[in-house]
Amino acid sequence: MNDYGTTFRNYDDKESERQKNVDAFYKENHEKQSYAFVQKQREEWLKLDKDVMSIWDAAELLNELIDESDPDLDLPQIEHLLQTAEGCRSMYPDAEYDWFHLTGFIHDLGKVMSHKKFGELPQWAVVGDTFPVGCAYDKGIILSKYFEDNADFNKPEYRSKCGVYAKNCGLDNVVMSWGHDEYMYQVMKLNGCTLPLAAQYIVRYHSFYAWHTANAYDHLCNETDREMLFWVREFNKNDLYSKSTKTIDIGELKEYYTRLINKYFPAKLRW
Ligand SMILES: O[C@H]1[C@H](O)[C@@H](O)[C@H](O)[C@@H](O)[C@H]1O
Ligand SMILES: [Fe+2]
Ligand SMILES: [Fe+2]
Repeated sequence: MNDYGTTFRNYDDKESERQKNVDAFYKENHEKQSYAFVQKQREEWLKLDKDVMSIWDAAELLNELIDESDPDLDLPQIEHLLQTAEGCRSMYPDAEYDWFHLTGFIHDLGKVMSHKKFGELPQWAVVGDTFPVGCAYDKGIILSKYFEDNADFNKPEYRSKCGVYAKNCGLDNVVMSWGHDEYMYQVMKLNGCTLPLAAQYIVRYHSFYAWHTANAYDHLCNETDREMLFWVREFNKNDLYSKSTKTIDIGELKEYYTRLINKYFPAKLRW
């Protein structure tokens, strides 16, 4: 059960107010996330010239944010980060998996793009499920009917199954819709974070439900992507099913996660 007393990821309950907002969210998201839009966002955000701050500072910024795309969760994001992290920790408690615990804690930090301090990028460009741009949209994407209004929908070069990509080129070569996943992945990479490849995949593709849950887009994947899919799926169980109204004692957990942050990240990062 989620915060609204219904099953997780139900996107067609026509009656509820929350659902209407989620529907409106995806209408806008699918219409506006064109290939050209994504390129512009990448240019703008990957300069990492917005702020310099620690991982913990970023988590605290998320305290005020409620995700409009999420039909299940009504808690501030920091609670979701800790719940996910603790879910990962109880699934793989051993110290050798501490990277998995920390990944739970940081996976959604890219949502800071929606914060006032970062110029309040609208949520349709920050949250929600992600999908490849520059090629045909798969029916497995949530509310895919709304892609008909995307400027790319009728462009011949983007319409075919592989679009601008070569078959099995690997996801690293595929441009994804713009949002918190790719941004946070790049923040990690460009700041010299030492978390393993599996952690990078989790952060970068955790919202790519058409891939990890609907099994689509294998034609763009290479062997590494297929191997890493295991960890993205292990992670997803905690991202999704740890969402509950149960609040968490932040002070108590701060010590544990701060130790892990110090192990894998520099003290301050460029954002
Ligand atoms: O609504 C949710 C939320 O925005 C998550 O952070 C994202 O990872 C999911 O894919 C999305 O469906
Ligand atoms: Fe997310
Ligand atoms: Fe999440």
